[in-house]
Amino acid sequence: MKKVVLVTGANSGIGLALCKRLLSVDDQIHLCLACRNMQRAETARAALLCSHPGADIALLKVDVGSLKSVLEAAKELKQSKRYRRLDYLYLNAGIMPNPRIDFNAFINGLFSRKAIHMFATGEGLLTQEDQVTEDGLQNVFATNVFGHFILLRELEPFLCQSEKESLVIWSSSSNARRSAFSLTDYQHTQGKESYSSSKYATDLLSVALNNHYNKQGLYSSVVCPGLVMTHLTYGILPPFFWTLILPIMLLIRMFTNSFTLSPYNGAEALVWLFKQKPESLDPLAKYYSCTSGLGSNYVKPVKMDLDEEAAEAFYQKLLDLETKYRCWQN
Ligand SMILES: NC(=O)C1=CN([C@@H]2O[C@H](COP(=O)(O)OP(=O)(O)OC[C@H]3O[C@@H](n4cnc5c(N)ncnc54)[C@H](OP(=O)(O)O)[C@@H]3O)[C@@H](O)[C@H]2O)C=CC1
Ligand SMILES: CC(C)CCC[C@@H](C)[C@H]1CC[C@H]2C3=C(CC[C@]12C)[C@@]1(C)CCC(=O)[C@@H](C)[C@@H]1CC3
Repeated sequence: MKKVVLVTGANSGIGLALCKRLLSVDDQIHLCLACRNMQRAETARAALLCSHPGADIALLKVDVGSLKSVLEAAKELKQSKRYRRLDYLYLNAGIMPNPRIDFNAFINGLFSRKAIHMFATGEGLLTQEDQVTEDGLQNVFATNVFGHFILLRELEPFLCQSEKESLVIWSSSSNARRSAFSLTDYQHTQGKESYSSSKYATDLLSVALNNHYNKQGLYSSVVCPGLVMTHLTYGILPPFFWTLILPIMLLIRMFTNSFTLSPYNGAEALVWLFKQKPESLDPLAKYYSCTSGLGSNYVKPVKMDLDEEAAEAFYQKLLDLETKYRCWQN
């Protein structure tokens, strides 16, 4: 039976590299590119068909930052005769709007014992300016977390099937930080680290999803692709600047193995998960794509800094928010 794989944010960066690598592993999959811009989605499909002619690739229009769009996309999938189940759901689309580097924190960090850690995770170095969506949600939370959560809830009948397990895979980050997240302000309306907060939220959510859905055959995992050169990182520093500091980055990679730099390498953990049995995965681990100093790729599981009570409390808050939005829709 063909495996059915849906990838959000599949038209560029890590998402596109993932699709290419999945087709190299198994060119018999049915791949659905879930993107907000159909022109970019078409271009991505054409590029994938170039390297894998004959691949079975469908497109789905979805803006994960808009609840209306997510509900419409889920409806389209449910009505389409092509889908009866989903084996892998890659929740990869993500944003980091208006990033700013805190140069004071950078200089202070550079001469501290946490310098390497700071480079590997970007901890304390970045701030963002968030906005409010048409649904009245914080954009980063809506895109990186809530839209994906609603998509997953809508696709439950495709994911929870007795005959076969399914795996949901979140593109999280080493930038996910407990102190950037608050249960009382889970949309991060107050602070300036909405990206870090949203990625911590995906980590919590993944843990809660495992607790609630494993019995129904649905498993969830989180991944950090490492620092990868994509539109997202070119929004932080322009390409020429990254080229300028590349030797420093490569030097730090010798110590940390955390900068995968290319989208191909960044997709390592995402592809690795495709080859695993979902029930064999550790629900409390984040799977990191790593590249050694010599350039070889490998995957490293790291225990996440969270507790299951907080995961459950956050999950209940998301269910409340979902109920509120569904009432508004009707
Ligand atoms: N690059 C890095 O160093 C790291 C990235 N990550 C995570 O990996 C994921 C992929 O990022 P990356 O490839 O780097 O970034 P890119 O900006 O290259 O890709 C992001 C993808 O998400 C899509 N997207 C953004 N917003 C929406 C939306 N509202 N609805 C639908 N699709 C949307 C983009 O579509 P469009 O082309 O239309 O904008 C694009 O296809 C993100 O979740 C990111 O947080 C994690 C750690 C490190
Ligand atoms: C201006 C200076 C000479 C160099 C500044 C370097 C920083 C901009 C980078 C160092 C570590 C980077 C990093 C990220 C962004 C850019 C840095 C802070 C991320 C936060 C990008 C998105 C992610 O999800 C993380 C995995 C990255 C971690 C490292």
